[in-house]
Amino acid sequence: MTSVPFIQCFHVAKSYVAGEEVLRDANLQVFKGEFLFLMGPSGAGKSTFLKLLLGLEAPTRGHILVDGRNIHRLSRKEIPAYRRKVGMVFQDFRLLNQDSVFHNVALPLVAAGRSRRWIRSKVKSLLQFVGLDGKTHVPCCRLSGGEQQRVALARAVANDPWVLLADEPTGNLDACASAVIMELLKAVHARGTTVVVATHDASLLEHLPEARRVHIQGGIFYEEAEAAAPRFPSAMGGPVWE
Ligand SMILES: Nc1ncnc2c1ncn2[C@@H]1O[C@H](COP(=O)(O)OP(=O)(O)OP(=O)(O)O)[C@@H](O)[C@H]1O
Repeated sequence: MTSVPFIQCFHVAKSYVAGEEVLRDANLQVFKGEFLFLMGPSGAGKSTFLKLLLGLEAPTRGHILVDGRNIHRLSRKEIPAYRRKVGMVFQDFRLLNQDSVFHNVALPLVAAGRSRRWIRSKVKSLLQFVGLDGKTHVPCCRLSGGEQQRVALARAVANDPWVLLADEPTGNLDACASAVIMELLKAVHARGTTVVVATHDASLLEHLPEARRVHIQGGIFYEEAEAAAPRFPSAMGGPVWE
C-alpha cells in the first residue's frame, strides 16, 4: 500500500454561475483502497464533485490529481483511458433501456477495444457477480429498479476501474434492493477498488460503519472523526468477477 494519496484535491472551487460557488475551497485526500461516504444535503455539491473527479466538469480554481496526474490537464487522447479507470454509478441507472443486459455491460468493453470472445467471458463473470446471469438477454426496461442498478454496477466495474464513484446509488430503490447494492459495493471494495459513495441518506452508513465519512457544507469538506476500525480492505486480490 502506498502512502501517497490516490486522489488529491487542492483548494478546489467550482461555480456554474458567476459569483455562486458550489465548491469554495474543497481539500481532500483519498488513499487507494478506501471506502468513503461523501455526505451532504441536496444541493451541497456532491454530484458536482464526482463530475470533477470524472473529468466531466473542470474546477474554477484549484486542481485535482488522480494517481499523481492533474486530470484536467490530460490530453484529449488520454481522457478516454482515464475515464475507463473511473467507474460511475448514477441514481437513475442511465442504461440503454431497450437494449439487453449483455449489451449494456459489454459497452465499455467494446469501447476499450476488447475481443468478442473476451467480452463474452467477462460479461458472463460480471453478471454472475451481480447475480443477473439468468437475465443476460433481457432488455433492461423489463428489469426492476434494483436489477437495473446491478446492471449499471456491472457496467461500471467492467474495465476494472481504479475507483468506483456512486452518486446516490440507492436513491431510487427500496430498502431491500438498497441493501443488495450496498453489499455489492462492499464486495467491489473488498477486492481493492477505491469506492466513493455520495449520498444524503445517513442510513447507508449502517451498511459500512467503519467507512470514512466526509461531509460537504458551504462548499468545503469536513472530515468526520475516524472510526476505530481499519479503513483498508484486508483482502487485496484480483477483481471478484474474474
Ligand atoms: N450544470 C449546472 N448548471 C448550473 N448549476 C448547476 C449545474 N449542476 C449543478 N448545479 C447547481 O449546483 C448546486 C449543487 O448541485 P449538485 O447536483 O452538485 O448537488 P448535490 O449535493 O449532488 O445534490 P443532490 O443530492 O440533490 O443531487 C445546486 O445548486 C445545483 O443547482
